[in-house]
Amino acid sequence: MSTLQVERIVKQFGDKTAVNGISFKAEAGEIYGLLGANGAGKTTTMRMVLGLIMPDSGSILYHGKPYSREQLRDLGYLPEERGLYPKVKVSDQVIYLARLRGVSAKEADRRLKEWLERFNVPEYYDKKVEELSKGNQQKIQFISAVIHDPSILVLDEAFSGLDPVNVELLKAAVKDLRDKGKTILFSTHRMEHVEELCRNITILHRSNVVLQGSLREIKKQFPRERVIVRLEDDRAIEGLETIAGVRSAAKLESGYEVLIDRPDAAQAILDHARQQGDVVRFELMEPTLNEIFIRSVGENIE
Ligand SMILES: Nc1ncnc2c1ncn2[C@@H]1O[C@H](COP(=O)(O)OP(=O)(O)OP(=O)(O)O)[C@@H](O)[C@H]1O
Repeated sequence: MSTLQVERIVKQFGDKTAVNGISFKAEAGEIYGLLGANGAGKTTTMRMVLGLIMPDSGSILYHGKPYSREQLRDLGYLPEERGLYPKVKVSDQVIYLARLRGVSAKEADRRLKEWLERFNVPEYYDKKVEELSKGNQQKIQFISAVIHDPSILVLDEAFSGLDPVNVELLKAAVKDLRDKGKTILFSTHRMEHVEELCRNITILHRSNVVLQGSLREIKKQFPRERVIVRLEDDRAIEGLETIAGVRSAAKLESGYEVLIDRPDAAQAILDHARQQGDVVRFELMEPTLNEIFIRSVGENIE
């Protein structure tokens, strides 16, 4: 049984269909990626999963059961718009939120201190939220989302606005939660985060699913159209563009990047390069998720 099972959910706002019959399943111990350009329907889907708004039709099952008030305690949410009270002390705020979700004050206090240590900010315990930088407020918001140890965690743009060190810190925390068996629904515009974290993904476009499945399988479905080739001492390779099936060739730091539109061109490129020197790198590259996204949606995610 899947931890989270979303079946053909639909949501309209007036004339506007925000989500048009989306289905997916996420299992324990997985980070599930929800991708789409601005306005594709990610946040609306997440808000339905959280029970904040109800689908007009379709169903959502949690551990095989429909939504109930008790379910709330088992859900954690990091919203895209951060929602902490600026004037309230970090400890008062986080412990209050944990108590609402059934954790004793003593236990919440212990967990909060543990998380603050982990994020290298124990001194924030007594600070007001407004005294913290945006990135550090986000750490507190993340702690608020997980303090009650939910089995389903919904992270909307979890790493936006963080510096690279803090991205790594939060990313490691997310991976740990996954390894502890949590189910994590994860939305982002950063494809490299999806490539690193998500096993399965859904790409939404204008309220509909355009691509869905395991990242591995999806990558296999798309042709390999990029070859990287490099000669010893970075020697120039003449005439790559004249090979049949080559669309373009450009010299990059990593070697020549050659775009091809038929598979047999790759071997011809290797033969061609060999005639001009010793080949030290030759790779037929998998498409990046960014390339797949642009092909599926016809526009960039940004
Ligand atoms: N409360 C609402 N009332 C009216 N329209 C809404 C409401 N919430 C969302 N929409 C519309 O539904 C569509 C999907 O919005 P949603 O916020 O789910 O997209 P998103 O994929 O999360 O986008 P982003 O990447 O910009 O956060 C948009 O066209 C949006 O304007």
